Amino acid sequence: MTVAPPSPAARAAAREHVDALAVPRGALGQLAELGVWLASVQDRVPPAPPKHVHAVVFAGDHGVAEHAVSAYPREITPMMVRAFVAGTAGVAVLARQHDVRLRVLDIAVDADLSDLGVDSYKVRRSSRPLHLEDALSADELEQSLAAGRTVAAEEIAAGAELLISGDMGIGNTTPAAALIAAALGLPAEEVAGRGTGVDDEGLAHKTEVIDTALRRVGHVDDPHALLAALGSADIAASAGFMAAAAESGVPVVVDGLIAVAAGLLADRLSPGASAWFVAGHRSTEPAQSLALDKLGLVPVLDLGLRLGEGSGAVAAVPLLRSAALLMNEVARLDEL
Ligand SMILES: O=C(O)c1ccc[n+]([C@@H]2O[C@H](COP(=O)([O-])O)[C@@H](O)[C@H]2O)c1
Ligand SMILES: Cc1cc2nc[nH]c2cc1C
Repeated sequence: MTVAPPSPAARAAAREHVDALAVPRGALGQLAELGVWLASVQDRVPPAPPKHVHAVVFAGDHGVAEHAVSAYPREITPMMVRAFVAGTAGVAVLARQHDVRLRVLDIAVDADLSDLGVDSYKVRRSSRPLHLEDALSADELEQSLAAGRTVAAEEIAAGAELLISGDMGIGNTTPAAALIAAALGLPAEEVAGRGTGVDDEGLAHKTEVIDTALRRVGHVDDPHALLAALGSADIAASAGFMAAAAESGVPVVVDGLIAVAAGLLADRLSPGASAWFVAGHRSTEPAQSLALDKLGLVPVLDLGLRLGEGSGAVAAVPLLRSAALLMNEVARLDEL
């Protein structure tokens, strides 16, 4: 479904509003851009500081992680899901600090997490190794997309005004980079990054794995086919989540490599969706910057973060709130 753009009238009025504020013209820099974007997605000038912000972490394992593409073993994924629930993962700390509601979902973790009650949307245990075979069947892909869409609807019904998609999964930078390469027509060398911190030899091997996956699949335009071949259940769920948010007129703060890959695919599934996205941060992964450029998104933060989990998006939330507050509370120059 094609997505209607955020309000052009509110955007224009917000731009005029910013230009009339008691600051030198242009002095608010990117904060003004954020304020104007917020006004257009809320259709309200000045925009309200987003109060109800909900982050959902889509967790899943990846068959390709058994093929030496990560600095860490697959067992970390369920350990970290437990840390999200306990509130001790990095993003959980930031979410608490910024009053962001955090939910974690086991979409494809290769472990039994039923004691945590986070597995109601579980599609399978681990997606298949994308360099050897399609990561998902067509049915599994539809199930994953539907899970993400349903979760977005649940969060919106619960009052979310702004959504964040986080990710957890050892090995997930490989499918994310492969999806971006395929979607943008780039070679493996341009998209491969160090992920959790592979060394030079590891990076060379990971590049080969991505290249093998890209050659196995060949040229594919259809976003469903791309997600099934080169993606994963958790990335597809995230793409469904972002597409559904945009279709419902709810804005999304995108995070690092994995969320941006999902956002790029969401924009292919639902053309125009990316107008509802803002980039929380620039990650160290080269493919994330390439995809942000393609989507025309300028990151709020550039901190050298490479944690994933939605952490860079959650860290950007206070600046979004600042952007809205400035538009509400700074005097107009002609009022002074
Ligand atoms: O968000 C990013 O840009 C990012 C960059 C590097 C690593 N990560 C996180 O690290 C894990 C994937 O890294 P890897 O090396 O196992 O593919 C996964 O859990 C991600 O959340 C995330
Ligand atoms: C410890 C750890 C925490 C993470 N959070 C997101 N990806 C991660 C990868 C590792 C290895």
